[in-house]
Amino acid sequence: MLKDKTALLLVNVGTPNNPSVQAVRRYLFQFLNDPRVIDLPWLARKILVNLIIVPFRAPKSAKLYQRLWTDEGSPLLTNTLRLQEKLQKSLDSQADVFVGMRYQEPSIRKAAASIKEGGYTRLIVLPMFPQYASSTSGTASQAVMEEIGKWNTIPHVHFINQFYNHPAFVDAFAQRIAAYQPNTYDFVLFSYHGLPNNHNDKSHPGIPSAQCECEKAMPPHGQFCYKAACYETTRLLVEKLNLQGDKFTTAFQSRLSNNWMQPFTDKTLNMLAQKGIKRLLVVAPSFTADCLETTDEIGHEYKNEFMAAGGEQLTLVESLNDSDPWVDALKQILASHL
Ligand SMILES: C=CC1=C(C)c2cc3[nH]c(cc4nc(cc5[nH]c(cc1n2)c(C)c5CCC(=O)O)C(CCC(=O)O)=C4C)c(C)c3C=C
Ligand SMILES: [Fe+2]
Ligand SMILES: [Fe+2]
Repeated sequence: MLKDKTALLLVNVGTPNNPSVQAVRRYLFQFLNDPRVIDLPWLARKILVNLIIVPFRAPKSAKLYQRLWTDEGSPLLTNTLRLQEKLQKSLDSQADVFVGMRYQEPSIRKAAASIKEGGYTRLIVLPMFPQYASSTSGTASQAVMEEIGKWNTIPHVHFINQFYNHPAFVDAFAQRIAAYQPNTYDFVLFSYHGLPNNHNDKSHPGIPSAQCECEKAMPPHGQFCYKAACYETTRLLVEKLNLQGDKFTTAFQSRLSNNWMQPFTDKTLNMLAQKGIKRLLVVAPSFTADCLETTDEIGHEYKNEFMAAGGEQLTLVESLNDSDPWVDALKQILASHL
């Protein structure tokens, strides 16, 4: 009996190589020129991204990255590499674990080259996004397909394109939140990375997001609706944590324009402070590793806004990062593919 040799490829967004304006410009240029991220016709995208967004955004984002950067580098990358190491030890000879970032380094291209070189018979691709979006899991999977599509021998390939409702993911995140004793806070805010509204509309053609009503329950067409998956993630987590209905809400952060998914996290924070909420716990379950959007946007920017609006304490729940429960959960998510 021939033995399979399995490679596991963990994919995430990626981060600049260093926090200089030049490196951030390079990163944003690659990121925002991805047609799955800015889905405009070619010329419109080039004009908007290269002449407007990147030149104005790069110096501002570089300042944020400089505040975030540690001696080891960008948290998104260091957290992912630590997870790779721990998962590799735990999986032992079941699979060899590789990391490929969609933008910048270590690139999907280099990871794919190592996998090709290793002569693996099976490849499991795991974009590290709990809820599917074309601009995250979709583009990650496409980039991997473009690489392996050039190979003479294409191995057995499995894409795990979302896991928001996998009991092991829900358990691991709920454990993380439970450690903060959420019932001792006035309110819990579940904040997800937002998307432009038209991106979500495309996930169920013929049913505009406005009619989707996925805030209330998972609709039958909601399999790949990012918004539906986010609301369902909140429902699964609050059920595990036994949170009362008037003690939590869901909102969307990191918008690039007002035409993104609502309610917006910053507006929600202000509204909560005005209603007299003093101690707020914030959970970010669309991320599996801490990064600019959690540590800085929530833990710094939104925290300051909440305090200025009358809040007294905003605590951000640490992401799954390389925690032991997350390593165990990943093994369960992978189990049927190994
Ligand atoms: C968690 C899922 C994510 C979705 C969905 C997503 C969509 C999305 N993002 C942008 C634009 C930017 N995102 C940026 C950073 C960033 N985004 C995610 C995750 C999702 N993005 C992560 C994990 C990160 C962090 C990277 C890090 O280095 O720590 C940035 C760069 C930073 C900045 O300038 O704000 C941009 C730009 C769009 C347009 C989009 C959907 C269309
Ligand atoms: Fe993003
Ligand atoms: Fe929907």
